[in-house]
Amino acid sequence: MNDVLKKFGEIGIIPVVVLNDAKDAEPLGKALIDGGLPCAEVTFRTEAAEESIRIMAEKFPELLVGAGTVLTTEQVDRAVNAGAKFIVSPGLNLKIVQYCLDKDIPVCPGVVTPGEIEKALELGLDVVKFFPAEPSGGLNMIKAMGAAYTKLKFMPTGGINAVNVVDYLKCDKILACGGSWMVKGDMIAAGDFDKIKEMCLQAAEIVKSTRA
Ligand SMILES: O=C(O)C(=O)C[C@H](O)[C@H](O)COP(=O)(O)O
Repeated sequence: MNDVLKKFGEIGIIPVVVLNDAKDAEPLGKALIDGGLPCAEVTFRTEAAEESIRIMAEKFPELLVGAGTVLTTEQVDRAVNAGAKFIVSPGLNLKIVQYCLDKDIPVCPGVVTPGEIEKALELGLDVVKFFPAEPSGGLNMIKAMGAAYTKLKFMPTGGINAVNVVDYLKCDKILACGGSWMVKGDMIAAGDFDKIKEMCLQAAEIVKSTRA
């Protein structure tokens, strides 16, 4: 497994962040580090994503910063040029995955079906996102579907929270979980980075308790 993806496994919970204003990137990066979740999947849902990645990557070398919601190879280039260390996509876009693999960029595309998983395996991936996790059957679906693919690890994202994350993290099919509950838009909008740090600390504790 790629080193960046191994790091996902160590961190355990990957904060999925939506930033409307790049001015929030620095305080958010600090809150994530101080909160013990030194990682950010900055989604390309907003115009501020690229600049936010640049700021976080420059200010915090210890923060694992990547791009989420990547839908085009042009966004892959923009993200990586800004300092993104990984690419996450909601779906299995073969063009994006191959583009990343050709350039040795760690990539984690979303899947929900065995057919998509087998395409991902054919491309040589050993980790996939399972998105949207809860509406697609959650942990039961991962256990049932994942049984057939013994070496594949999943990063479920979508509908995961501080309660249901516990069972996900206990399952050996799960490398890490993605989620936004500790970096909610309203907390960012209010500039409440102390709250974000506190929520991250709680999440990091959950990771520790499930790995003990
Ligand atoms: O757009 C993408 O590529 C995404 O990754 C979507 C996010 O993963 C989910 O929206 C996070 O899910 P929540 O934790 O339920 O907020």
